[in-house]
Parts: sequence; structure tokens; C-alpha cells
Amino acid sequence: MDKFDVAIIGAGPGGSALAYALKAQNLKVAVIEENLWGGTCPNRGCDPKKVLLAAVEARRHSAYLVGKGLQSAPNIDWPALIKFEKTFTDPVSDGTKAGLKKAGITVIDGSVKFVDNHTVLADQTKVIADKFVVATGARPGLLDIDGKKHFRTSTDFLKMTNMPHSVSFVGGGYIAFEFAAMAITAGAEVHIIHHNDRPLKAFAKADVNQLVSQLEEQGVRFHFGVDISRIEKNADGYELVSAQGFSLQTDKVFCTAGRVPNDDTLDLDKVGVEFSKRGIKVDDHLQTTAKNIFAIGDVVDKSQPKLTPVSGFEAQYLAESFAGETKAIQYPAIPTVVYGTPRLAKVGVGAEEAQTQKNNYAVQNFDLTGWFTYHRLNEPLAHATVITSKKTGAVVGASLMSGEADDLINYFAMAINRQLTPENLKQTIFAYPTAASDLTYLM
Ligand SMILES: Cc1cc2nc3c(=O)[nH]c(=O)nc-3n(C[C@H](O)[C@H](O)[C@H](O)COP(=O)(O)OP(=O)(O)OC[C@H]3O[C@@H](n4cnc5c(N)ncnc54)[C@H](O)[C@@H]3O)c2cc1C
Ligand SMILES: NC(=O)c1ccc[n+]([C@@H]2O[C@H](COP(=O)([O-])OP(=O)(O)OC[C@H]3O[C@@H](n4cnc5c(N)ncnc54)[C@H](O)[C@@H]3O)[C@@H](O)[C@H]2O)c1
Repeated sequence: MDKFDVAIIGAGPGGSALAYALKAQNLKVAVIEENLWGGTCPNRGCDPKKVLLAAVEARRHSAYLVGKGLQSAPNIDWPALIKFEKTFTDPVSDGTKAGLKKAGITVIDGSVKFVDNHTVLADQTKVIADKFVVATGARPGLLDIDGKKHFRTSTDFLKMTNMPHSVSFVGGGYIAFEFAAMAITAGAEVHIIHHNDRPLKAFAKADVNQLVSQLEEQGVRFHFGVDISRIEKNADGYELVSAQGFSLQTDKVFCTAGRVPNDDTLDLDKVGVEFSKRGIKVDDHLQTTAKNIFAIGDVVDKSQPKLTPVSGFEAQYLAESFAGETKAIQYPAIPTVVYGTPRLAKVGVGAEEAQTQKNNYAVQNFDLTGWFTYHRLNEPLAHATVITSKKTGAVVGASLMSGEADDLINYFAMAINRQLTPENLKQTIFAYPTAASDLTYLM
């Protein structure tokens, strides 16, 4: 095997983006992948989820208009929806691998273990490189309780060919809220079991409470302050049990209590790379504790949210850094969205942080349900919180809840990163009537 300038471990959004960027610099690049090329996002994450959401949201939005122009909301044909989803996911792995190969990047199948600082084994294949980049992402974490073998994961949900009568999610994070919204709309009985009273803790409590109420109205049952300690299989499915006497019978149980970084199977200790259950330790140049080994994406121990565009941003930074850029990485304000019904999105300074610094920030809350954009759709819940700096007048944060929140939050991200003031925004003419044309009244 030839020697490479850079060998990248993991062909997810981070690893693949980096490979193309380094190849464009005429470097000799290899990518090594142990499973599906393309990684989590297009195979078992963001993309298949959003395909399923198309039908789920069509039914939900139709239901809002029953009696207001529609006679009924169509039912979800889950098996057909999964077949449609497969038309997106099936071609991803071969397509990603072929794309990389066509660009002149060496592609190697195998599970990587470090041998020394310049050598890894990808199964039996020895790969030698000047630099390595670990972009191995994360996998679903399984709570270590009795009967944990009965847990299903987000990957299983996205491949489930039939919607069971009842489904339960243990852990109230992004995945539980998004998948619960799908399962309830597809007709299942749905439970979310959360160990404390603060699910989705990256979002403001007031927003989360509204989202919880909305999902409860749709039929989702929340069980807060419940620590599941055992899963028992029985003739009817599974019983979920807590030491405090909680018991729930369910057909399928999904562990949605977080993801764990894929840093524990690489023999990183052999090469002096520090890592933990939170991920690989890197400095502000994405360099690990070993000089020639770097890490990007979900496998990194970081405070930024672990999201596809963040992995891509780090890939771009590292490519520039390898080309000679010496600046430390500086993340822009990162928008994040929970694709529930409705969608909840946030970027920049949060409402709770702003409330504690009243001298610095002005917080404005808007009930949007009566605004034309949302009233037209008869959406039951539409809300915005906008935070501006008292010193500069610039927008510094926003959280949005509505069917339009995921697109609209990007305008706020741009306004924050460009330090736009409401006056700057009023210089723009937005097409009307669109959700974006409301912006001049929100900022
Ligand atoms: C259900 C779900 C929904 C999501 N929805 C969204 C969303 O809506 N928006 C969003 O921005 N993000 C979303 N995410 C998160 C997003 O998928 C990740 O942030 C993104 O995929 C991270 O990219 P990555 O390249 O760092 O890692 P990954 O995509 O995880 O890729 C890592 C790759 O490394 C490979 N690998 C691991 N170990 C080894 C080894 N030892 N040797 C060789 N290869 C190895 C893996 O097989 C994998 O292909 C979602 C995630 C999930 C699970
Ligand atoms: N829309 C998106 O961008 C999106 C969607 C899905 C996943 N993701 C990514 O994947 C990651 C993982 O998602 P996730 O939903 O699995 O995790 P998460 O980190 O979002 O939430 C996990 C939740 O489980 C809770 N929990 C922990 N231990 C528990 C226990 N013993 N019992 C009950 N609850 C417990 C935690 O307090 C937390 O609220 C996300 O953090 C995000 O990075 C993003």
C-alpha cells in the first residue's frame, strides 16, 4: 500500500467533505470506512428521518385544515412510506464510495485500529500516512440496565417496516421528540419516559413545555422523573419497570438517551490520543494529543451541538489549516432544530441566558398564531422569542416554534453572524406573503 499524505477514518459528512477538500489541494488522500459510506446522516439519521416527516407533516397539516377546506386528513401508509425512504437510503453507500473514488481519493473498506502514529490496520490492510484524521462519529448509546438487549435504536426505527400498536422511547432528547411525533401521527400509542423533568435541555424550558403540551394534545404520553431499571420480555411484548414501582407494557422500546462517540475501538491509547466517553480531546486547531492525528465531527469532545453542518464546518476548517491557515477554529452561531410537530429551532443567545443578563439583552416574545402566515395554515402553536443586544441593537439570539421554524431560523443565523440590526434588515424587500416577510416585524 502507498503512503498517503492524509488518511481519514470514517466516511460520514465530516470525513467525506474533508477528503474532497484535501484532494482539491492535490494531496494523496485515503478514506477508510467500516460500515455504510456516507455515515449516519444520509443512511440512518437526518435524511431518512426527513423523508418520513414529509408524509407525517402532510397528515398533521391536513388535520389542522379539517373543516377549513379539507374534509379529512389522509392516513399514513407506514410500509409504503418506509419503501419510499429506502429509495433515498439504498443508493447512498455505493454512490458515496463511487463519488470519492471518481475524484481520485483512495477508498478502503475496513474497521480501523492504530498500530503506531503513522500506521493503521483497516481489517487486514495496512495504511501508512503522514497525518490521520479521526472522523468516526457516534453510535446510539444503550442504558446499562437489566434486559438492555431488548432496546431498539434510532437505526431500527428508521427501518421498521410496520408501525407497532405501541412504542416507547426512554430518554427525552431530539430523537425521542422527533420519532414520537412520527409514531403518534402514524397511529401508534406513544410514550416518552424521561429520568427528570427537563427534557430537551438545550432549549428554553418555556418552549419545551409548550412543545410537550402540543405533543400531549396529539396523544403522546410523557412520564417524567422515571428511571427505568429493567426491561422484561413477556407474551405481549415488553414490560418497562422502575425501582420506584413504575410499570408500562409496550410493543417496542427504543433507547433514545444519547449517543456515544466511536473512539473506544480504535486503539487510540497506543498512539497517545486522549479520549473519554465524551469523545476525543482536541485543541482549538482540532489537533488531538498526538501531533499528527486530528479529529472532527461527532467523535470530538466539544460543547458545540453534534450536527451534520458542524462536522462539515470542521472539515472545511481542517482543510484550510492543512493548507497553512494558522487561526484557531471559531464557530459561528449554530442553528439547531427539533423536527417535532411543530418544529422547535434556536440559534445564538438563549432566552434563559438573556433573562439573567437584563442589562445586556432585550427579550421579545411573539405569539404568532394569529399572524397571517400561521393563521392561514390554522397551526395551533406558533411562537417566536427574539433577543437583541442592548448595546448594539443587533440580533443575538432567537427561538422559533412553528411549521416554518426550520427554514426561518437560518435567516436569524445569518443576521447574528453578520451582526445585522433591525434597521439593516429593513433595507431588504422580502417576497410577500412568505414566512420571511414577517422578519421585519420580528427583529
Ligand atoms: C436519528 C438521527 C437524526 C439526526 N438528525 C439530524 C438533523 O436533522 N440535522 C443534523 O444536523 N444532524 C442530525 N443528526 C446528527 C448527524 O447525523 C451527525 O451529526 C453527523 O452524521 C455526524 O457526522 P460525522 O461525519 O461526524 O459522523 P458519522 O456520520 O457518524 O460518520 C462516521 C463514520 O465513521 C465510521 N466509523 C466508525 N468507526 C470506524 C472505524 N473504527 N473504522 C472505520 N470507520 C469507522 C462509521 O461507520 C461512519 O460511517 C441526526 C442523527 C441521528 C442518529
Ligand atoms: N434534529 C437534529 O438535529 C437531531 C436529531 C436527532 C439526533 N441529533 C443528534 O443526535 C444526538 C443524540 O440524540 P438523542 O435524542 O439520542 O440524545 P440527546 O442527547 O438529545 O437526549 C438524550 C436525553 O436522554 C436523557 N437521558 C439520559 N439518561 C437517561 C435515563 N437513564 N433515562 C431517561 N432519560 C435519560 C438525557 O437527559 C437527554 O435529555 C443529539 O444530541 C444530536 O446531536 C440531532
